[in-house]
Amino acid sequence: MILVTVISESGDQLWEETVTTVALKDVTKVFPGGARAVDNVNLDVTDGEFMVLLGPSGCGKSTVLRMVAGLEEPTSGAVLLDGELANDLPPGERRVAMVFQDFALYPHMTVAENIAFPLRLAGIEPNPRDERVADVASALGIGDVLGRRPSQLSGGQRQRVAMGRAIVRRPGLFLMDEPLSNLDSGLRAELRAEISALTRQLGVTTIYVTHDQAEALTMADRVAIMRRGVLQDVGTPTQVYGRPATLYVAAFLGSPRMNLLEASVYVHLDRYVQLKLGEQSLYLPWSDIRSRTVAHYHGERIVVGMRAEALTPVAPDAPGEVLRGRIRYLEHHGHESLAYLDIGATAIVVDEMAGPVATGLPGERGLRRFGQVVQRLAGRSVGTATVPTAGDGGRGSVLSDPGRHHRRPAELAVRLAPYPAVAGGHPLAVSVRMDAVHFFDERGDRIDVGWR
Ligand SMILES: Nc1ncnc2c1ncn2[C@@H]1O[C@H](COP(=O)(O)OP(=O)(O)OP(=O)(O)O)[C@@H](O)[C@H]1O
Repeated sequence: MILVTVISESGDQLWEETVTTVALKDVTKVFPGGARAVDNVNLDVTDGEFMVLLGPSGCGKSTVLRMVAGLEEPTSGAVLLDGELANDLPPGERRVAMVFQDFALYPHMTVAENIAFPLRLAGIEPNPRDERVADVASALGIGDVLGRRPSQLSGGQRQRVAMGRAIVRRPGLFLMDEPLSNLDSGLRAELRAEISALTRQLGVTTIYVTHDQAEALTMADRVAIMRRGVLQDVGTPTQVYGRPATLYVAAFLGSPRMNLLEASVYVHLDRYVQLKLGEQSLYLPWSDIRSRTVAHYHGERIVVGMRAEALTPVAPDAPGEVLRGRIRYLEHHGHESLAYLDIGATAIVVDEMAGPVATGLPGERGLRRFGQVVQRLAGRSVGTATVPTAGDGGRGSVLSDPGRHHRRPAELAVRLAPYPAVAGGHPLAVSVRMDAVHFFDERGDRIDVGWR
């Protein structure tokens, strides 16, 4: 760890600054009783980076944070701070500050005393201590409440005091576990902007845990998305939103949620690849070399993902890739309305999102490799190829595991102008921007066709 000692004008040692990077190498945590809270996680956090750990309740984010803080020991794997193994380093020697959702302020101390507490513990003299407390309080906009006790503060002010107490010693690493979840939504938005600005201004490496995707996407330099202890995807907000690595990430991020439809793939050699969604189809032209990637899945079911922004209402006879349906219901959001369209297709519903439980797929699926398809089609005239299916021996896959996903009639979310002059039952056609379509295989992994 690189330590930089900062000396105040009066010559007293005030605090030490550190350059802090964090690396998790194959980190697993199994709790006594067998709960595998964290499963083989690899993650690098660079110096000064704001990394957000995002996922639903119970996915293991807090456990990752606690292992970085030294409050939990990994069952296996390594936690590295500034490149040095820290598994056995006590929390007090990690130069880490933590902020929790419940603030944990000392009720009998004033705001100034709460913020000053870590400096007192470190033996800093009263003068530089008060100076530093005043600086931090004014940076956080709580300079005028320094004499009050926590019970005399609003929730937002209390959280600012907790932040102040954490940053007052300039930690090398800032760990925050849902720090805003007890606040109302207006205050949350305000404070998340403040936290972002403050951590960037200080240049302190931060790991921030939340289940709130709006927080994650607005605050993070990079987001790490977890599900059931497993890291699903890591990237900038633009990357994880624009190119989700897995079906789970695609389903988790975005509002409205991405439309995820089950599609059967049929190759029409030299013409197009047909994606059959119920009774309707989308077509990828054969002339585009990228359609060949999807052609590998001939005879199989895949998942086609379309965000509402990839769908534009059009006239029913519009050219191009068009899906037609009837509006099932409308949802008004002031600046826009969402139409949920029944297109006679099947939606794939991921994990915790409510809906009927699926029946599994039959234990059969199409041949996997396009090469095999080509062999079988060689010499035949072009047409829809029905390729014999091969038994998969009951091998688990995302699409056939009812515990992970289920199906229900698709309700395609489409954006409309606010308060459109249509109602439920109204027919609607939407054109699909094919270059904004995502594809996922039966395991839930992204099929990368090279678009975007
Ligand atoms: N001390 C413990 N003993 C046993 N199991 C634990 C312990 N701490 C956490 N777990 C389990 O490990 C899993 C991950 O918990 P963790 O708190 O890391 O999740 P989380 O994503 O932070 O969720 P939340 O947002 O609800 O805090 C959960 O199934 C939880 O029940």
